Amino acid sequence: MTTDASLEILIADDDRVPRRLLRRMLERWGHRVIEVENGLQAWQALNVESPPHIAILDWMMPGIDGIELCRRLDQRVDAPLVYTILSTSKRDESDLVHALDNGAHDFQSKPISPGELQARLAVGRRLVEMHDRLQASLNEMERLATTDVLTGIANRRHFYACANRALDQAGTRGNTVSTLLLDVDRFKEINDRYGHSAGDSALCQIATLCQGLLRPTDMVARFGGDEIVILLPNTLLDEAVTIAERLRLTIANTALRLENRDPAKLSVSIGCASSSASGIGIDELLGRADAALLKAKSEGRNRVVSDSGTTQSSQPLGSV
Ligand SMILES: Nc1nc2c(ncn2[C@@H]2O[C@H](COP(=O)(O)OP(=O)(O)OP(=O)(O)O)[C@@H](O)[C@H]2O)c(=O)[nH]1
Repeated sequence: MTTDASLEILIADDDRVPRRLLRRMLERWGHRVIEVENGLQAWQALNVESPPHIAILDWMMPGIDGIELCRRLDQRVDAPLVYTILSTSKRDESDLVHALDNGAHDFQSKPISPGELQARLAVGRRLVEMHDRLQASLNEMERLATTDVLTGIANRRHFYACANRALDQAGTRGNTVSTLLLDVDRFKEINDRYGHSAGDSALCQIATLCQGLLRPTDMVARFGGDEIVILLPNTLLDEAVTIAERLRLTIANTALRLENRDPAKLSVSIGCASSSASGIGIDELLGRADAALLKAKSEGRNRVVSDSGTTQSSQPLGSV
């Protein structure tokens, strides 16, 4: 919304003289005006990401009439509110009812009275501002509901929602979804030696490293504690193992900043599994990745193990 008193207002009217008069009046009141002369131009100006706050639409216009514009705006999902005022020389109650029933927010008879229009614009402003505040709160609630507070990556619940969707799509299209379960090795020692907040900082940096190495279509989520889960849509198991190995090596070779301590290198163990068997659910997929992760831990850590039993060799690390 605007920070000052001015609104952005679209005037759509095929009649040039009243359109110009209205424009001059609105500009005198400090508003910014977009002027169009038919319904098609109006729709092009309104059907955008950041449309004008208010549209004053003539009922009868060539191309698309005012009522149809109101109906179309009303049907836009997840779009900013455009407060619509239908202006017309029609005066019957049935016309007013028809306009409001079809999505118009307000109705202004011609000729337009300045005092009345100012009052209607004030109502429009209140509604648009309320809508904007509500949308911002919803966006923030959605962010909080899907994000892990510590690391800023997706949380477990959001991972499950996305993984279920990816598995459904993969089932329909015959694709493979792979998943990686990554656990930091001997993380308890980091907490014990350097303190919990140094451990927190290490987790954040590992999450960021993972995100930086993956495609935008992949998903990195905090599974809980020192475990990170990664969703790789449309990825075969051997490709997933290659990706996991790249993550493992990068993390092992990166000196992490642990607050006021000297930088330290940590290793991770990773279990990989894929959905190549038809009809596999997320719990089974994660169960297989977890079994592979346990194997990686029991074989000595700092390694990648796949569901098929393949183990990638580990590399020596600088001591923590
Ligand atoms: N700093 C920090 N530590 C956490 C967090 N969540 C869990 N932990 C700690 O992470 C450690 C996880 O330990 P485990 O995974 O059981 O064992 P580990 O020491 O990593 O050893 P291995 O997994 O067997 O290699 C525990 O000491 C938890 O207290 C967190 O949000 N921040």
